[in-house]
Amino acid sequence: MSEAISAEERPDGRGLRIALAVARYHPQITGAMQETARRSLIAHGVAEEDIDIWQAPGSFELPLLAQTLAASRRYDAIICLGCVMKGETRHDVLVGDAAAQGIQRVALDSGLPVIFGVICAANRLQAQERIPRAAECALAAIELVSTLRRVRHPGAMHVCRHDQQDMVSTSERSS
Ligand SMILES: Nc1c(NC[C@H](O)[C@H](O)[C@H](O)CO)[nH]c(=O)[nH]c1=O
Ligand SMILES: CC(=O)[C@@H](O)COP(=O)(O)O
Repeated sequence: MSEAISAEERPDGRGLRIALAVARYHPQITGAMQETARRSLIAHGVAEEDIDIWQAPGSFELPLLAQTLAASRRYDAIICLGCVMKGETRHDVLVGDAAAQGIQRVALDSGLPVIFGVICAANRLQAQERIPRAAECALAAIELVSTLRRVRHPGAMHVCRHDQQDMVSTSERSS
């Protein structure tokens, strides 16, 4: 049974700038994932104009796209979306492993939340069933931005571009 989330615990995406890096391969699946992630971000407070969508040919190219997006310093988090499906050879294994390891590397090298939203499915049905995972990726991005900020700035309240009040630190508030 899932527990109720209080207002304070609800992921708050206000003020965040998010990049979606989307692989075009299996476009019906990844297009639906893109829309699922976008709607989830907006439902959690991210402004529509603060979500940028960038496309890569396939999941293999996602790490380079993510690395370039991270280096641009324009985003608080990057969500990588793709769909790797079993073909006739083991190409899918190589593509999926390269995407997973490359995306992890970009996250560790950049210190930014870079979310792994690449479905690795045996067939189309399995992939379709996993499209809602893109919403989990959106929440993972918002949560990790918040957690990393609290670790990096333990004394501060929220750091938020748009809400000036939220930018006031605890020490400023008490003085
Ligand atoms: N088979 C899948 C691919 N393959 C394409 C590669 O990602 C890459 O674009 C190509 O090898 C050129 O470098 N990509 C997926 O996203 N999903 C697949 O199932
Ligand atoms: C080129 C590809 O990514 C894809 O066609 C691989 O599928 P297969 O394993 O059937 O060659």
